[in-house]
Amino acid sequence: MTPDVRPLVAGNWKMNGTRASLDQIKAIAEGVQGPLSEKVESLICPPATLLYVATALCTDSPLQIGAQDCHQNASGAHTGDLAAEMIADCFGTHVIVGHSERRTDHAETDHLVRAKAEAAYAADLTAVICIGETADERKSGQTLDILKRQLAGSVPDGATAERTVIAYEPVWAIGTGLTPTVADVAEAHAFLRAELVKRFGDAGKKMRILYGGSVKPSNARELMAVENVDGALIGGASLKAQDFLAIYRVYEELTA
Ligand SMILES: O=C[C@H](O)COP(=O)(O)O
Repeated sequence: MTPDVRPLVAGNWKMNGTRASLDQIKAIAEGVQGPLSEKVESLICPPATLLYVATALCTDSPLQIGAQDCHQNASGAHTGDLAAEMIADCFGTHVIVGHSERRTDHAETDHLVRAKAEAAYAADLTAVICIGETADERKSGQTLDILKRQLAGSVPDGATAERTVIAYEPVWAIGTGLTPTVADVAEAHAFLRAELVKRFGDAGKKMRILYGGSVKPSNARELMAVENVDGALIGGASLKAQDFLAIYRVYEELTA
């Protein structure tokens, strides 16, 4: 955790979820109500098909709803894409950009991710900018170099702490059940914090740095307690309200 920074517990549903899954969003929206929500933010990013209905379920809840990607342009002939403004129009508050699955499946580059984050800012959305090394990059000792390059390339100049969240997701930890050691997470997050402060000064001190990759109720407490870990980006475990809420509630103890 970082002093004076409000953690964010975020779920990325990826290409999972139909209307039947809205029950889970409803349960999460109810489950995050209460005093903990003043200390900890919560967010679910369902597939785009559920975005509008999901936000309607959260009108009386602190649960925020976001999207998983946006196009870098404000509008136009881009079949199948979503503009940031469309997400905001559905009352979405956040958009994930540069997830490793987008970088791999759609060959997204740091340059493109930065443009998408700029599009998010222009629509008054918070950009959740993902970075992380592959297994080979870690094995060959390149982790910090990769993080440095991705952070420098993907985060726009003028990024603010209010509108920017960094998500560190080691690619090899995503959906595998593997997680880095607490010491490795601490090293990566301390490095990212130092880079953010070097570039953005005070704003860099307050930008949230989430950890993502096989976060579960059973490991959330130790991961979220690490210095400079300001929340989680959760994939698989966010699909079940019970698991998402169990992770969210580790902050009952951590913020006590
Ligand atoms: O965006 C979320 C991450 O890719 C983590 O996914 P996971 O929790 O299923 O490993």
